[in-house]
Amino acid sequence: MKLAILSRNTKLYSTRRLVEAARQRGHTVRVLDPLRCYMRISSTGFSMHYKGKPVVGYDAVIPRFAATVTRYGNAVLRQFELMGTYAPNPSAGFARARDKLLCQQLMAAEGLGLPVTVFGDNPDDTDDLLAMLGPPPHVIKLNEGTQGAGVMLTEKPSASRGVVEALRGLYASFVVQEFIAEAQGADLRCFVVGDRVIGAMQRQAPAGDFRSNLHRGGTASPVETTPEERAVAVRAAQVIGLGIAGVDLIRSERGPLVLEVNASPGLEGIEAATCDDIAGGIIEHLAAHVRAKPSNKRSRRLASNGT
Ligand SMILES: Nc1ncnc2c1ncn2[C@@H]1O[C@H](COP(=O)(O)OP(=O)(O)OP(=O)(O)O)[C@@H](O)[C@H]1O
Ligand SMILES: [Mg+2]
Ligand SMILES: [Mg+2]
Repeated sequence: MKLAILSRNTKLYSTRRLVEAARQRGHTVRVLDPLRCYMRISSTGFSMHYKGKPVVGYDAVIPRFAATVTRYGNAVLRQFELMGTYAPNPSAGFARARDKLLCQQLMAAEGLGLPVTVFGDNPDDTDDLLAMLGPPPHVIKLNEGTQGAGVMLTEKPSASRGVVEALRGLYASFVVQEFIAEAQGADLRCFVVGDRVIGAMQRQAPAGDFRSNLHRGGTASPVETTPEERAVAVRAAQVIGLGIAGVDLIRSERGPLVLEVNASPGLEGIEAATCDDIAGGIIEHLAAHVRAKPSNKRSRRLASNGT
């Protein structure tokens, strides 16, 4: 198999591990900076060049680019798809995963468990918006927040109102959620590949915090997931349209609730916590798919016409 990894940084742990796992299994792999891929689009064919050379013959592509280059990166990913390359995380799913509100709506529509979430735009609606959610405690999250920064817990209605007003004053985009107290500061990261969870870790918040992010001092350990949790994680990835995903779940009295679905989940934390070869699992999944379904012939033909 000839594999492309779309990443801006070859030194990142996840990128390095995917390259290593592919080479160990005898595959050809190349890391391409998506911003150095440029493409020709015509009704008779699709082609792409990288630093002056044609990009041809790739069997599979994995997007690993950051949110800042989502738009251009996704166009490159789509071009690979049009050229007949297998993309376990196709551009449509990748774009969807980067819109958290859309993900919540899609998953809720499928009946997947989620913390009840409200969001709104106008300050005049704050009281009714919070009433739609129910009494505190509330979790208020900045939509641009990451690694737990910008996730707040409010215990009183006046605190929720105050935080919401302050965020509106800063023109920040945010959601308000019910607080799942029984999770006790823990969440599960389920690493989904295809229709299986190939590894899972539990992250526990440090004393005095409810956020389990490792960047906030959380600790990770391997965890035994239930069949229901695994089914929810796989279904969540499928609803968003991803073959490779890091699905974060929280254990609640009403079953597993999905916190979010990551389209470019990091490998370092989960490989360290579980001692599993997650990178190898990804590569083997790709290779099996490529063996079973040789690339789309028509797209291949179109691709070669264009170069
Ligand atoms: N509704 C909730 N109830 C209880 N705990 C929550 C809730 N939402 C989030 N948490 C805790 O806070 C942590 C951070 O929340 P979340 O994952 O939503 O934001 P983030 O990590 O900043 O965003 P991202 O994962 O996109 O970087 C979670 O890992 C979880 O431990
Ligand atoms: Mg998170
Ligand atoms: Mg995340």
